Amino acid sequence: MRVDIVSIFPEYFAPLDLSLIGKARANGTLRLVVHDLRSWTHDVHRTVDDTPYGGGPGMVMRPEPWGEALDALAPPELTPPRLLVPSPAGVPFTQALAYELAAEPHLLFACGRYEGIDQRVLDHAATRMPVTEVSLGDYVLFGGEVAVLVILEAVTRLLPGVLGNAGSLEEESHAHGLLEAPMYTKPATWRGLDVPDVLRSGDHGRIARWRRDQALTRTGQRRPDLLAALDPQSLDKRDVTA
Ligand SMILES: COc1cccc(Cn2ccc3ccc(-c4cc(N)[nH]n4)cc32)c1
Repeated sequence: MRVDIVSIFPEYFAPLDLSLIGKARANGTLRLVVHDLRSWTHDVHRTVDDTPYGGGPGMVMRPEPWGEALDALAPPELTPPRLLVPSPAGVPFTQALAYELAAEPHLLFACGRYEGIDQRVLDHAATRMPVTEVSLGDYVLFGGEVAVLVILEAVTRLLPGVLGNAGSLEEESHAHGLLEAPMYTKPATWRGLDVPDVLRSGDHGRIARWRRDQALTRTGQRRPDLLAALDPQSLDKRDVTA
């Protein structure tokens, strides 16, 4: 997968040299390049923002540098990338969207700052590539960089070979629409607290049922919205026994 990120704070992405994302870049699974938006400015102050039409607080990112950046990174002769623009006004970022993005050959992230990017940048881009404004949640960040780090981590871990034990992808929370069951490791007793006996029983069928029950209980308590969204078919008959 090819990933291009455009930001006025390229140093925000230094963490992408670390850990499993760093390994995915080193082995070619992920070809990631971070670009400084100011490379596409031409004035001595390298200006990227201006006052908003219609008044209001703060500044808006000018369209010209963005237009030139997207022209350079999504040239007409190449297959267009999918443009992702973090925004409080975006569609929710979910595990389902992460799987969708993990199947894309080329992602292009536009990191806004100030009060956002001039709308015409997104409107013009949408005439030649798929554009998705995406939100991490109902809170407001300073800009798109942190959101891109989150999205990239969620997407990269779904790429083939990135996670050592692919099984963990299958079992993890949100993969089946439920929250994960509680996890334990040694020692069996810690500060007077014991690991549930079932997990030490060696009875894998019983353990799987216990984990499923725990996941259902947790999801019902913490995320009833996820439970309501579950396809009843995915709940086997044992899930509904009293
Ligand atoms: C655009 O509307 C805005 C209104 C007030 C402030 C800001 C700040 N800001 C600039 C670029 C930017 C990109 C993403 C986000 C963001 C995403 C989520 N889930 N929360 N916050 C916030 C951003 C933007």
